[in-house]
Amino acid sequence: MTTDLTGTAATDAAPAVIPAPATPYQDDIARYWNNEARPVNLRLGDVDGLYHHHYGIGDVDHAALGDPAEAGYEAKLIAELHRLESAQAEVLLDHLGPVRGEDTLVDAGCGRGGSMVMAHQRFGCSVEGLTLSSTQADFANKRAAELGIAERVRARVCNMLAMPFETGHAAGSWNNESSMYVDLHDLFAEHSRVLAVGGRYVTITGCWNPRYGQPSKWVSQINAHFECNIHSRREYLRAMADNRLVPQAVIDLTPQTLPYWELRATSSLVTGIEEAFINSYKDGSFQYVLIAADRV
Ligand SMILES: C[S@@+](CC[C@H](N)C(=O)[O-])C[C@H]1O[C@@H](n2cnc3c(N)ncnc32)[C@H](O)[C@@H]1O
Ligand SMILES: CC(C)=CCC/C(C)=C/COP(=O)(O)OP(=O)(O)O
Ligand SMILES: [Mg+2]
Repeated sequence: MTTDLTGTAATDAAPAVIPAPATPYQDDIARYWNNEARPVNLRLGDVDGLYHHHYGIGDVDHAALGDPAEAGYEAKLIAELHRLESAQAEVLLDHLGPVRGEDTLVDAGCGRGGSMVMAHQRFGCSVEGLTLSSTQADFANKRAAELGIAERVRARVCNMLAMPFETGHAAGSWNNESSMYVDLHDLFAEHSRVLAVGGRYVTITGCWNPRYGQPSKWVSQINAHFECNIHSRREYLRAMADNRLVPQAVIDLTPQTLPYWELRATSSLVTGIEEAFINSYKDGSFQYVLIAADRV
């Protein structure tokens, strides 16, 4: 599938039901993502039909990129950025532990659904995605229908602080760059409720570093850019501990995400936020972190 740059994709899947947002803030966030159509996201997704709204990790393959002066370099650059974003989702999935075909996983804040498709393709399981944006849910469901996996991969318009699942229903759940829109105690209480005892929760997130002191000006700039509220690393660990989520792995991915940002800053698809990410990662005020936790 390819998209035009408005992000519009006519859907033959059932339209997502649209409940009222829980707060005026959620209304703003729904509107933000309904209107989002940045080329940096759509052009990368068009590479192979996996549409992400998260960032990349891993070393840049300079041999694959070739010479910037050569014809076709920009297409190679887009493919490389996309490869690094998919590599990020693979690392998140690596930390879910064993998942069976009969299991259900929950993608809280699923965006256009790229990670959901990857999870289903890897484990053969069902994946339920939640987003505040009806445009994103429709997009993800259309993509799942095109792939013939709509019975196992479904996105819904729903607040992840009130998930439409029975207690203990999910074998695993995650937030991929979507936890900075909610209160962490509310979020982890809800993950803890829907996860089976022994289930696994994983997040990849940007968080401010308590060692820096307070959120830096770069962190404030990222918050303003995305209308989000980045939490500290300490807040994540405390809210997990308070909600029966026991960390099994806490991995600082900052050194692994910097090459993505430095490459992205050279592309024609820059959005203007690259400097804030690069400077805050370099001055130590901001970290890109994976936390995998057991529901006990
Ligand atoms: C940066 S995008 C990440 C999308 C996706 N996880 C990915 O990796 O491509 C943030 C997502 O969080 C969702 N979100 C924010 N607050 C939410 C809430 N309270 N309930 C459900 N989804 C929410 C937005 O709708 C959006 O889909
Ligand atoms: C790590 C942090 C703080 C993330 C904030 C959440 C966010 C907006 C992620 C990327 O979305 P995107 O892929 O739509 O953004 P962009 O257009 O910049 O690629
Ligand atoms: Mg992006």
